[in-house]
Amino acid sequence: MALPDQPQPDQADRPLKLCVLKFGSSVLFKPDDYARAAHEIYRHVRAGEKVVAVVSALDGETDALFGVGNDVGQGCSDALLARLVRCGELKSAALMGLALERSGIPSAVLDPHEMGLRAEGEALDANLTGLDASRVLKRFASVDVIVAPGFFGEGADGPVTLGRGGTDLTAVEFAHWLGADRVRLIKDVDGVYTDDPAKVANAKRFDQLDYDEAARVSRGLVQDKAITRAKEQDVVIEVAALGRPYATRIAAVEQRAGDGLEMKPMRVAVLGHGAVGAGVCAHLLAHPGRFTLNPVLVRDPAQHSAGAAAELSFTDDPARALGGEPDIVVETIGGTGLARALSQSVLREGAHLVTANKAVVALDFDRLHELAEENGRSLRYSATIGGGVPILELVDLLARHDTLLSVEGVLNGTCNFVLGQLGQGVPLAAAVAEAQRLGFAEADPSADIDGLDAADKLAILVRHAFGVALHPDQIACESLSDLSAERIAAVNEEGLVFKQIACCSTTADGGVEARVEIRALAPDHPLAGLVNEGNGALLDLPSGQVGVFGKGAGRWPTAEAVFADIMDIQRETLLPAQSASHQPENPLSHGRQMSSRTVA
Ligand SMILES: NC(=O)c1ccc[n+]([C@@H]2O[C@H](COP(=O)([O-])OP(=O)(O)OC[C@H]3O[C@@H](n4cnc5c(N)ncnc54)[C@H](O)[C@@H]3O)[C@@H](O)[C@H]2O)c1
Ligand SMILES: N[C@@H](CCO)C(=O)O
Repeated sequence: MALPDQPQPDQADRPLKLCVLKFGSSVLFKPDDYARAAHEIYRHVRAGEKVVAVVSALDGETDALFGVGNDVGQGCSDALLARLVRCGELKSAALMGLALERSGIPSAVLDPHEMGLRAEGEALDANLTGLDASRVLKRFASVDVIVAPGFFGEGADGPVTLGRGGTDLTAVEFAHWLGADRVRLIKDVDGVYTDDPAKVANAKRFDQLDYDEAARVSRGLVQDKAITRAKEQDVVIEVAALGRPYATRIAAVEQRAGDGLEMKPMRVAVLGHGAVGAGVCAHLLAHPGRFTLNPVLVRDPAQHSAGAAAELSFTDDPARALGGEPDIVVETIGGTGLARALSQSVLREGAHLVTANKAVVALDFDRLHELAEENGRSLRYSATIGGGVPILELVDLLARHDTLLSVEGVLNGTCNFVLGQLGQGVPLAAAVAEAQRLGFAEADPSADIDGLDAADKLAILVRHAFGVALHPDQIACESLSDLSAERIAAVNEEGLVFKQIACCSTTADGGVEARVEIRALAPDHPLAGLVNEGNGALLDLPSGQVGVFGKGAGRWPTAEAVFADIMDIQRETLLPAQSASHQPENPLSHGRQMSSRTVA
């Protein structure tokens, strides 16, 4: 297949790390599966990659559209059929965008005409011929993920489709034209096997295959046209399954057989079933066979049982909730009483701990890390800062490679939401009540309003950024309740916006200064545009400033971060060596952007 090739986009537009992920119909069976795809996308985003997510239609949708098209048209033109069947991918892309938005992952859904995605050939078996790569890459200045419908492009006389399995071809072409580091085709099997593993019990998985062998063995698992095109353009394809650590690489390589992987479900104990815990339980239940759940610890089991999923049971007895030697304990009860005691004891007893509780991590940072180390267990707390915004991951990544000078951020979603409401004249009490209803606020919302929640987060952040231990009480905090209606009106009048800013920086004597303050920002300040529960952080390095933004509170963004921690632990448990060797690169080392925005 000889096609006119595209000029490579300007390298300055290309993010440092870019991957194309393709989600096929074999993993998109039902609307709930978009949340599972979002977890996979988020995993890459928090490792510092920008993602192009190319989606197929939901399983069965394309056949149904062909069926109804043929019924209505009875021998109608292929051009009209192509126009009809592409609707499956258009719908799927919009659903993917909605799932990402729910989790607070900054993303844009683009149709082929918005990306200059051109095609030519037969209406139902066309090839892609070009993409406006610079236009696509520029969108990464404001989002981490671009969602694109696969399977079709814009022909000279209207939309044309790429043949069955054509979304694989879309993904390979995007990887080539955008200069992506890799393209990962997500299927319902974790690679190419000697035979279909669903039908042949002793089918063997390949770790890597060359293109010709892959075309022969894969028997349609990967579209033939996509393999041919990848070979022509030297695009390395990975065939992988959702959440499983293995993949088959298809490249100009020697064939190599891979290991089999038996996945035993991990036992998970979830403590708490409130705003965060209920979201985490929903994600765990959406992965049957991978996790078994203990009874969930709550204050009032009867209240939680009504309307909950049938697979869930509840208890108010911590011993029952933690029975059966769970592999992972997820703490979402909050507070520094029971939660603090249990966090230490579960590590001592040999479980991995994933927690959303910043108050406990801020207070017991050293003790919890020591216990995790002593017992060879993981301690994860991504959700303690920024909800679903990977602030801690970015701080870790930069601190590993560079000298962080200062960090400032909006770290409390409730305050950001409340300040927005106050600016519109809503009284403080009503704004706080609404933040509680939306699941953003702490059990005692004065922790949000008085800056104490932001101080807990800042204490953890300072530790990661500068390695300096600060007790949250050492961080001076300004309270939102000190803002008078007159001051808010005056700031509004000047066209400024109030934000609660948590900031920290190194001092000349090698110490660290940290505080939480209410600041009036000019509208063009990078943090000024954060609305509602938005969180964000700006990190200053000698080489420039990097920012990261998204949704910082609420069920789904927070559960996304907690679940990503759980999935990381499962992956590391299955393949410890592979996880250890995967260290993300420094996003500033090539002067390019990462899963965050370079703002200065
Ligand atoms: N809500 C958010 O947006 C968000 C974001 C990031 C982190 N967090 C943190 O996550 C944790 C939970 O927050 P949430 O908003 O889900 O709280 P929540 O009040 O909505 O839920 C708490 C849950 O824990 C249970 N619980 C509380 N105390 C208990 C006790 N002593 N014994 C048994 N069960 C008990 C409750 O029954 C409830 O199911 C907190 O540490 C919070 O700071 C919350
Ligand atoms: N109460 C916290 C929850 C997220 O940590 C907030 O509003 O930011």
